[in-house]
Amino acid sequence: MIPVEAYVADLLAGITALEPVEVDVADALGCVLADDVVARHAVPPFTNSAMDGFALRAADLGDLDPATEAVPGADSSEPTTPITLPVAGDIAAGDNAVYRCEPGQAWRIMTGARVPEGADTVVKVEDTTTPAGIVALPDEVTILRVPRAGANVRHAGEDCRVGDVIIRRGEILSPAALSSAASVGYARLKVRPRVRVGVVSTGDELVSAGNDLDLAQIPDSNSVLLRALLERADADVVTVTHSGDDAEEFAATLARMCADVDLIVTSGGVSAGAYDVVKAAADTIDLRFNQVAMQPGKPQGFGRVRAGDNSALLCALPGNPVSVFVSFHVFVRPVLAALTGRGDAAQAVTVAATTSSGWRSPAGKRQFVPVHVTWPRQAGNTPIARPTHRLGSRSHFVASLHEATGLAVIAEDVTDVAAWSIIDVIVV
Ligand SMILES: Nc1nc2c(c(=O)[nH]1)N[C@H]1C(S)=C(S)[C@@H](COP(=O)(O)OP(=O)(O)OC[C@H]3O[C@@H](n4cnc5c(N)ncnc54)[C@H](O)[C@@H]3O)O[C@H]1N2
Ligand code: MOO
Repeated sequence: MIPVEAYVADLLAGITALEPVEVDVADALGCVLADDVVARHAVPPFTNSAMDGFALRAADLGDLDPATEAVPGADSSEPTTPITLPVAGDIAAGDNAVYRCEPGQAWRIMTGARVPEGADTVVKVEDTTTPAGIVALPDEVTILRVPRAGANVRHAGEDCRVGDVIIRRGEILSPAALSSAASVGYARLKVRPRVRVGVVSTGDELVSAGNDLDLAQIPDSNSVLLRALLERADADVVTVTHSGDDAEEFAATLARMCADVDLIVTSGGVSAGAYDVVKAAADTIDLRFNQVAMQPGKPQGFGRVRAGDNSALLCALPGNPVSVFVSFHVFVRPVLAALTGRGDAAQAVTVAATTSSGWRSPAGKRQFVPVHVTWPRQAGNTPIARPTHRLGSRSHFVASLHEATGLAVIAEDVTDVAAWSIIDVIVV
């Protein structure tokens, strides 16, 4: 048996990242950024109003009541005498003209509109005698509450300036990252392409979910699981198929797939059975098998499928559904990360948690137990990890697997996990 880390290192040794491509910003969700996003526009690009109201010069408002200034957060006070200013004009959002606010003037201004030159403060409409909403431009405005100097003005470049690095290469693009990139002028982004994946479930005992079962049949749940895990990991699942326990059928399926995918993930057929079809395929495919010192997920295979000029990586996972779940998180995720150039940045998120029960773990193997994690409400408390089944970890317990929000990781030298002890949990 080989240790988990050694197997991961072997798996990743021959992988080079996919070449970057340019995609529309709207299509880049979940992709790994290949070049830094450097601001082409400042944010905001021009000084503008944060409120619908009136732009003016603070100096025209007199001094703010010192009592108000002493109150943190207070940004307006009642003037001792009402202040009325003539209104020079109207500035709507999107109005590209350049206006100037002369001393003693006010300009009506909308949220997001350019602040006129000379103005340094905006009083919101509710703090004036002008009614809020759709009303005609008044000739003058009386200010009922005086804003602090500079209030309600959003200055050019106060979020970022032209040339600032906004998002670093290697980051996975979130919805917010796409909007940040758009805001600084990017319509297209250079990213690592989504990994194109084919999924093959193997085994003569499998039928598609929803069908009646004959005496020795079970529903194919692994292909459903793998497709969903891969999609959630931002891979592009190009094809999902099933192969019976026939080596030629299996090899032909792989050969067909490798024209369209970068990676093939199979389930089943890698152990010691007389009909283990993936193992049988090793005669014709560049494929290596290992016994990894872990439970579940011990039998694993990997290699490369070649057909003509095409080739695809192959991760051959064991058939037991919990083994598939664990193998995906421990092995397939790092492969996806390596293909998208993320390498070490793609470490699993691990937290310390308290177990709600105890169990036994096999000596010499790293144990991964599906657990439901309850997050603490109070700072300082650890999360509670509860195994998803009262009988503990069994690699065929797929019906209770949906409760797993974590994988407890028990070290190779631990054989007894005590109830209420602290353990590591990978968040999944
Ligand atoms: N003599 C030995 N037998 C087994 C060993 C061993 O070391 N010596 N290892 C066991 C372990 S551990 C595992 S894990 C499994 C792995 O077996 P295979 O990868 O060859 O998988 P299969 O035999 O095809 O299937 C195992 C199990 O999972 C069910 N299965 C398979 N595919 C699906 C699917 N798509 N959806 C739902 N369930 C699936 C299958 O019916 C079997 O029950 O080998 C042990 N045996
Ligand atoms: O390694 Mo098997 O995956 O223990 O069930």
